[in-house]
Amino acid sequence: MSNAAAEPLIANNRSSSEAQDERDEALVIDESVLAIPGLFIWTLTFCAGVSGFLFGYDTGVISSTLISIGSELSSRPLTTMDKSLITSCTSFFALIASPLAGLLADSFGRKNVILGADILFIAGALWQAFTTTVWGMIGGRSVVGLAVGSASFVVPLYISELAPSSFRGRLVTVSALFITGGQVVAYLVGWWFSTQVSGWRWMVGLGALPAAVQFCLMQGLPETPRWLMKASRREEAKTVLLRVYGGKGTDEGDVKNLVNGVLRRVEKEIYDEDEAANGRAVPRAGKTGWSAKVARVSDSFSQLVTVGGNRRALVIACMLQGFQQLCGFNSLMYFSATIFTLVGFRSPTLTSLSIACTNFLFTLVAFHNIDRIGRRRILLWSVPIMVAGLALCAVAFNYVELPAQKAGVTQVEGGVGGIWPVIILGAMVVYVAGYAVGMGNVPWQQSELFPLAVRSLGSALSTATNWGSNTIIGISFLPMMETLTPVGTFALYAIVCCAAWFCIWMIYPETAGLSLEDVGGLLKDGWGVEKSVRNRNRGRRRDGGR
Ligand SMILES: O[C@H]1[C@H](O)[C@@H](O)[C@H](O)[C@@H](O)[C@H]1O
Repeated sequence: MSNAAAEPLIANNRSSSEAQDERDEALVIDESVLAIPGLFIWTLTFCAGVSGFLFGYDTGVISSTLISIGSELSSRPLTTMDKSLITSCTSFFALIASPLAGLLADSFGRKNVILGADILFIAGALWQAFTTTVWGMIGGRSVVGLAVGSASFVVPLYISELAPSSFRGRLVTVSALFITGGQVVAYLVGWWFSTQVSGWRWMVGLGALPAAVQFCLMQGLPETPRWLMKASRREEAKTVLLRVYGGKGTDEGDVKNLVNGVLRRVEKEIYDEDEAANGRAVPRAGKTGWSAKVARVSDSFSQLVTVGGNRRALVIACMLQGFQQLCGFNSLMYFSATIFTLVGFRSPTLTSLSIACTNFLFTLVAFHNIDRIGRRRILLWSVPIMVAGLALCAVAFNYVELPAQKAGVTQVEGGVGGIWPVIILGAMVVYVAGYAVGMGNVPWQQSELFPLAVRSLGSALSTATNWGSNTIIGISFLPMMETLTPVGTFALYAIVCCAAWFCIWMIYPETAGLSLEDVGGLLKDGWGVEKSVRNRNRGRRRDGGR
């Protein structure tokens, strides 16, 4: 698809908007002097990314765990209700935790929320490993849910506030790589321990290990410079920025200029925010005490919904996170083994591994391309691939005669042969590849859409949208397979993807390469789609089409 076809019409009045663009460009910090991210920023990204691994591991391990528990909890086999509760309590508590973590991240810092999530990951893992009852398991999974909800919100925020803008997309995608890598490891661990006596206790308990390692590693890492500035700790912020931008081959003078530039822009943002808050009689950021905190939170919320630019950022972030889940990917993550059993694969668990591996491998493709191609373009190109995969799936299910039992019942020995099951698998792989390249990770770039004043709360609410939609998909997939049939279910997901493509095309501007402070300017008076695409194309032409 050509670019022109993919973008809305450019406004006629180019000259005045171009003049404005040029004025804006004068404020942009030139980070092209940074050839590659330095060791320091990689270390930060990898240490923080371990939370992503835990998110992936803990959400991925549950399918094998459920199969292996047998009658070891409450001395009886798990009922369907037990299984649903054990699975969905994690996403439900993640949904509750993400907005709370948003408030904590503003008061206590991003790093402390990561550390807090580690403690919850460890407690939840051990709780599950040693529990003897179904309710104990639900309790442990809920604690893990609190950890997953906090981590899934705070890690992209932590990385994006530390990363130089030219690498921000890629560095945030590292956390998506950790998530999908965690899911692959969870499938492998599940497959390995499923043959051992009480192996499931190891499956869930092992989650404590990376959390403990991360807890130790994070002790030596800094807070984000943007949070430090907000907490009036300018010197510390400067030290962190010098380390972020410094590194082998970078000129010391360039680094100082860059750091001063970033500090000035963040300072201006905080100053503007303080001035505006003064006008609204809101206590300043340094003020402690519960009444000051509550006043700031409610002010933050009203800023988020009443200020046009913030509201647009919230709509975009929630729209992307909602579609990431409602496109149905996690129904494969949670139930692909069930589907593959139904269509007659001999080793459904191993076949499911191909879904997890595809997800991981194509997240690598996203990692390589997200800053080069851009978030918007990568989505506009990859969502049609998802639609094609889903449509082929729906067509193929038409030709597969499923066993007489209801689709929702697991462990049905399918007796279907022929080419169609293989086509279903191929179509799912195509769909997952399309998902992993765009939808699977671009929504996690959410933090860059919000200005500092509402960044934490905005990211938290969009993360909550993700977990809310995740819960809906988890609960609705099996009933939909029964009532709508597999053909209807996959066709419906295809329609959701078409709606996603249209919304992205209409309202999601290109944010690749912009500094965090510039994205706010883009959404100030509108969705900023035309302007962002025009600037991006101009930049690409300047860089020889890269
Ligand atoms: O970005 C992640 C990733 O795509 C995972 O594979 C998926 O299970 C999560 O729900 C999603 O948030």
